[in-house]
Amino acid sequence: MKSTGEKVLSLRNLTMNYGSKQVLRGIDLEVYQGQIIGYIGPNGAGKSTTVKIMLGLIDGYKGEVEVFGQNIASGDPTYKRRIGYVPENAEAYDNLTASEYLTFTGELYGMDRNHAEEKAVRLMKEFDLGDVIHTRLSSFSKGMKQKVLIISSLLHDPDLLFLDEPLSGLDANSMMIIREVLSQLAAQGKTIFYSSHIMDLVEKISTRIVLIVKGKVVADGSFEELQALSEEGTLAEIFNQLTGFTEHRSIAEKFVSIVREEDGDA
Ligand SMILES: Nc1ncnc2c1ncn2[C@@H]1O[C@H](COP(=O)(O)OP(=O)(O)OP(=O)(O)O)[C@@H](O)[C@H]1O
Repeated sequence: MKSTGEKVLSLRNLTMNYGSKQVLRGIDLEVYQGQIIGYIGPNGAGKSTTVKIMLGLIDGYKGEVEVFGQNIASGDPTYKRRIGYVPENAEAYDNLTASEYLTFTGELYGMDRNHAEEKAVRLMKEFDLGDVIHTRLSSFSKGMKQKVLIISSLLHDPDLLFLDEPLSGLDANSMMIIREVLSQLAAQGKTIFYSSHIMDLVEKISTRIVLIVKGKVVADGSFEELQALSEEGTLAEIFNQLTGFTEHRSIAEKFVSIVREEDGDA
């Protein structure tokens, strides 16, 4: 799917091996400015690996990766300043306060310290974290930490956002705010690469959905295009069909029967 904006990401025949295991098996993908890509696939399909390669966090891949038109293998890391990232499993700097953490990450992205702090405080207040600005992250709930991570990914106003399960732990009201924030950012020309297992959210938020299975793209298009491809209703049902999965009931029955075994049953 093409749009008129700048080409922001380009993956050409991207492959990645861990030892003898091939994790990515030739991914081709072009992403244009303003798109919200829902990057979905079964557990272990290679979604996080793709994202980490584009972020320059994993070496040893084969193929070509361009971000903002620059080949990331050229060794110039300045493209990273235009990127924001919410990782799936964040390293928590639990001993820092929320304000210290955000100021620190803002500075890593090249922001002036005072500017980063002042902006972080205002964003935290918008997210209902006004009372805990100077509280250590170790005492934050999961959802509160997630909000801090989202703020940290956006503080430097990046042009490209990578979000790996970004709404995990957020309540329904906070989810609505973030969904709206992402839509407005995309409308203003930001590009969003969104990886999640929450299919109804991906269905609602994405302008384009890319499904990978075992390291290969198996579907790529708008939700309506995917629907036409599979003749199924919801994105969750399309996902089941395109990943060839029809066995949830029999697996569940087996699982429950094992759970219910009495001591001594074989
Ligand atoms: N550091 C590593 N060393 C060896 N194998 C790895 C490593 N990281 C990931 N893998 C393997 O690569 C495959 C893809 O992992 P990846 O984390 O990219 O999947 P994913 O699609 O993000 O999955 P999930 O939906 O569960 O987060 C998996 O089989 C995983 O075991």
